[in-house]
Amino acid sequence: MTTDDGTVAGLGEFGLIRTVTESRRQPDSTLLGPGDDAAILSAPDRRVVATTDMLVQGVHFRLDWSTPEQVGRKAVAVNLADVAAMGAVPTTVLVALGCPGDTPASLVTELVDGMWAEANRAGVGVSGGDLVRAEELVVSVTALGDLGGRPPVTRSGARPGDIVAVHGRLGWAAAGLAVLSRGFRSPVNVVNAQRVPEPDYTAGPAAAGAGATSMIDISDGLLADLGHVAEASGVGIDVRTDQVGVPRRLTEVGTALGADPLRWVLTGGEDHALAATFPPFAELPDGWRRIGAVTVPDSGLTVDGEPYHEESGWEHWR
Ligand SMILES: Nc1ncnc2c1ncn2[C@@H]1O[C@H](COP(=O)(O)OP(=O)(O)OP(=O)(O)O)[C@@H](O)[C@H]1O
Ligand SMILES: Cc1ncc(C[n+]2csc(CCOP(=O)(O)O)c2C)c(N)n1
Ligand SMILES: [Mg+2]
Ligand SMILES: [Mg+2]
Ligand SMILES: [Mg+2]
Repeated sequence: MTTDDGTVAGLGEFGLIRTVTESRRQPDSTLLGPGDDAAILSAPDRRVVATTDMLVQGVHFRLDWSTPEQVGRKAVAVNLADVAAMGAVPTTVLVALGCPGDTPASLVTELVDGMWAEANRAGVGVSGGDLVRAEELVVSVTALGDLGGRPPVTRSGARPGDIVAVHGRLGWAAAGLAVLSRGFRSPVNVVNAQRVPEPDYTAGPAAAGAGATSMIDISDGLLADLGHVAEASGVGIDVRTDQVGVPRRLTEVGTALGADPLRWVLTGGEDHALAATFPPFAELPDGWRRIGAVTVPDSGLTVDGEPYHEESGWEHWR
């Protein structure tokens, strides 16, 4: 028995499914879903790029910091950034949501609106999902992508002498987290960077087209994620702070909070910028900027030539 009191329990599982699926279709009308037992997608390349990332209330977002729409957008964005980091173009997104029964149904529909908005920004839709009862709001997204006939750009292709470059903002989400954690709500552009990353999904395929030798999206922190590339590639990476730079806005926020803005830039994560390596004389595609170089094997991850002794980024359970 369901009573429509505006909660998800009141609407019931199937009422909620109807609400979040009716009149929602993938942009390509020859495909199917959401609404049946499974979606039908196209796989133009035969190979399919697949990735999944989950967001948990209190760990990745807080509903008193972000609107449900922003949480939905972030959940999709962090996944599409992983698709882009392989050099691929998104083809679809699937979402699984868990929430308590007293969650307002409007929260779920706003979350789904955010997911569709971000998926649409990448030219795709939400082709399927799941809804379950859970103690806390959890949002799990799977994104698929297409390589367009090109080889994937992996974490393991960096070679000594390569240029290290990034595309997108660094340190903004971490600055926003510091602001929110201290109970402030401004500057709005800094706080919004924490709420919703804005990856440019064309930057990954552009880097692949320009011959990128390795690539990763920056979820945990620039140094932590470049550390994954260095390890996978069996090389060292040196990041130059004069090339990375610190945006004036972050310097201002750092001064106001008594925090080091360079630390946000180097170790912040969650902006989902892309980092890639390119052959020494490659011309970097639009929006990519040089921040360092690939060095010889076993020299590790260095900053201005020195080992970095602080924490290099986010790690769950630490
Ligand atoms: N539970 C798991 N089972 C199988 N593979 C996993 C599992 N957790 C992570 N992996 C794999 O390990 C690799 C690294 O995972 P990780 O979650 O760090 O990647 P990421 O999405 O790029 O980073 P982030 O989670 O910070 O966004 C990926 O290939 C991922 O698929
Ligand atoms: C409420 C709240 N507390 C802390 C943080 C910071 N944070 C959480 S996960 C993560 C790294 C990426 O996660 P993953 O590796 O799971 O993709 C970071 C930097 C936040 N966003 N919200
Ligand atoms: Mg990820
Ligand atoms: Mg990643
Ligand atoms: Mg991570």
